[in-house]
Amino acid sequence: MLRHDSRSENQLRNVEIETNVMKYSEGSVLITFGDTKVLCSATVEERVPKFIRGKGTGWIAAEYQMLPRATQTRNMRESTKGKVSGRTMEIQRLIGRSLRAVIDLTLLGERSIIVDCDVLQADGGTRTASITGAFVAVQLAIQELMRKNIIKKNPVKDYLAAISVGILPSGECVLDLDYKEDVAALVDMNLVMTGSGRFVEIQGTGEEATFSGEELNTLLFYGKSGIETLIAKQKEVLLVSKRQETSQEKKEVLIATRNKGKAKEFAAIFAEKGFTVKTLLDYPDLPDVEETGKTFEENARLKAETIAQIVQGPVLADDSGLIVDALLGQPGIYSARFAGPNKSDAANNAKLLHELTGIATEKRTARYHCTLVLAEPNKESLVVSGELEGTIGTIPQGENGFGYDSLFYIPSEKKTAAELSEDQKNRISHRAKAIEALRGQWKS
Ligand SMILES: O=P(O)(O)OP(=O)(O)OP(=O)(O)OC[C@H]1O[C@@H](n2cnc3c(O)ncnc32)[C@H](O)[C@@H]1O
Ligand SMILES: [Mg+2]
Repeated sequence: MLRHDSRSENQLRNVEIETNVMKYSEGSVLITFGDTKVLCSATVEERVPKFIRGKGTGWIAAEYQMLPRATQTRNMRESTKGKVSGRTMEIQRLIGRSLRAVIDLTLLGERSIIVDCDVLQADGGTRTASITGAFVAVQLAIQELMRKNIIKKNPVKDYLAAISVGILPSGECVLDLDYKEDVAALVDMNLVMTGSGRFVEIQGTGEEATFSGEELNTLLFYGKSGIETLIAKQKEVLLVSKRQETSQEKKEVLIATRNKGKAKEFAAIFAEKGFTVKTLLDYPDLPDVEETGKTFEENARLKAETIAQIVQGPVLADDSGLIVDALLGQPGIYSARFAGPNKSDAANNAKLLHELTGIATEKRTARYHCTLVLAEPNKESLVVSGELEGTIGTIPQGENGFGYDSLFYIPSEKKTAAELSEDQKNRISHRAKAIEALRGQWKS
């Protein structure tokens, strides 16, 4: 059965997290879950509450409030009433407690972070949106403290997000209830969980109704998947905001590779041009891009364009491989996974030698190919390539390089690629040639 807003049972509302929306706060976020909108602002103060003073540890607390017209009819401000309601008190304690569960207060030093969660518009799930947004605001404030070298070690132990689940009058378990569903719900539950899938808090009540263990399992299952989606979103916005700051400070290129050998070569070649290189190894939170293309270009595009879209900045990707004539061009785009999905250089080399058993030296011609794609959001990508000619040896020689280098003999150098020094290889390699081809076009 579809829900009144046509969502499926385990579907979140549209979630947006906008960062740094306030001028003065150390970290701020506007988070929306459908029509629920919460402004979360994190303030750093160089003091802690009396009960922990002098102990060298920090503190994190939250305040929660709804604007008078966040709801369909106006609610008097609590400041006018002169009294904080029990509901407000309970929610702000929940937010503070949840944040403290994933932050190492001793690493924070004797200072506090106070998070103000102000609900601009309420359509159900204001406390879960507050927790999810507050975590990002706190992370931004902590990034700021680290950038200023005020704290040395990151006190954030894990990600944190929250979502509601419930059972509708139809008996259906659902994720992320809006206000209309929430008022009618038979069972109402809020889940707070960490990035590693651990629970911080479960608040669940049957509203004059009961629920079974099986229903509870379904609710937890939906909640967990919703929280995974929220945390992926948090990672994305935090990464983008971090990169926007660092790339303004220095000349930096992001290369969408997880291959250490490539990363090292790119770093050396780009260093000469005054650039620092970052790769996916520096950003473990970025997703793995599946190489489903049929050509080097298609795969390089997939890697570069997917990551550029996420980080909203320029990204370079390399798709490369070894083309062996006697094997009709194999392993080609499958070079990394020639011997199977586990990507082992040793196994790939063994398989290559095996496939070429009995093939005479003059028939063992091959070339390394590299296609580079430079992608930027909302721009046509640049595509260039480079090749290096060689032959495949019969025994591995040399210790440098990576991949097939110890079997790749370069006649003009009278050495295998693994016998060349790093510098020598970077002067003649397929990768260096492709970067050279990119250079002229890229300056703009
Ligand atoms: O996709 P990314 O994360 O960049 O890393 P990968 O290792 O999977 O990279 P490719 O999909 O482009 O596959 C390239 C493979 O081709 C081989 N290769 C490419 N360039 C090489 C080089 O300079 N020296 C030795 N082997 C190379 C090596 O086996 C690589 O793993
Ligand atoms: Mg690959």
